[in-house]
Amino acid sequence: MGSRGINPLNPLSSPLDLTTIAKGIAADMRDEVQRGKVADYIPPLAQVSPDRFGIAIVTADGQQHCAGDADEPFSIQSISKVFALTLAIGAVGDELWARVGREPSGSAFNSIVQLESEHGIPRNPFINAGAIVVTDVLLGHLEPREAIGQMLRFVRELSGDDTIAIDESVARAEQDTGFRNKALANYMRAFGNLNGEVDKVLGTYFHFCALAMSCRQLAMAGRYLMNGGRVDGHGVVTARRARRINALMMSCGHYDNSGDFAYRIGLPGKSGVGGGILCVAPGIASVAVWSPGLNAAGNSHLGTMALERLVHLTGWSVFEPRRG
Ligand SMILES: NC(=O)CC[C@H](N)C(=O)O
Repeated sequence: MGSRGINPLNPLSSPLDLTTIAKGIAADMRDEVQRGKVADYIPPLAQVSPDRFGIAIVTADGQQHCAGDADEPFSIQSISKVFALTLAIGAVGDELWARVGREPSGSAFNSIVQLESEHGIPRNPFINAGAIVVTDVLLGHLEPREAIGQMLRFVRELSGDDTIAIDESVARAEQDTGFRNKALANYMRAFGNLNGEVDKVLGTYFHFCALAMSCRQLAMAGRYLMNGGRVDGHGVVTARRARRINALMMSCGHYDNSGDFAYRIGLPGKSGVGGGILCVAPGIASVAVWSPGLNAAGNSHLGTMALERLVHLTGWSVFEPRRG
């Protein structure tokens, strides 16, 4: 495994200058003309400028390398599915897998098609149906207000930043327009795979999606996945769970683009329709990028391109041969 900050492709070379790399990537992304399409299903997302781009790299030794709009909070949307999964596994352990699968879906994040033939069991926890079940699991022992509070405390603690908040205007807009999510939840309830009241489960899920975080906060929050489950000397999850969450992010973190993301970047990652991506180089770095313009699958167009450039420059893909 290449040690942190050292070029794993050539251990005898000088350490990578990650600040220069982050700034170079941000400058290149600023000049890109094709920026993808900003999500427009709710006004608070539609209003965000496609010109935005941020990148934050936090290495295993705790150094932060940021560039562009790395300190501007954005709607993390489906990236919250990683934190919700972590909390749900912590609450019920492997029982979770009786209610949600671990296979890539090959279909859109909000698709309902597989639910009928698969008896209301969503393919994985990172599509909407899966995350709705995960939220229902959390509500098995908490009221919605408590689950939302638990999530907020969790990401604040992971990031070491108490200023992280939920954007209520996003949560409300999700609620007003979430007809597909309501359909998914009702459909799963009909199959007996949702115990809570649909409105309560979705209200909680929408608040998770409405978390507003910056690239720096998100990269800090992802440290437990780079560090075998540990942050600042204490365990968040076991090393085995961290490894397994990373595996799910690699295989399912980008909906029907997950194969392409693994091919181009080769790292566990999770995207959201707000244009953010959290990406983990195990043992090396936790990285967050943000650019609101999306590709056809709903993943950040420039964020993906930026990560592709980062792994090209650093050799951080998990498929790169390791020395030592
Ligand atoms: N892909 C996403 O980020 C989707 C999240 C969005 N809130 C939804 O449920 O539709």
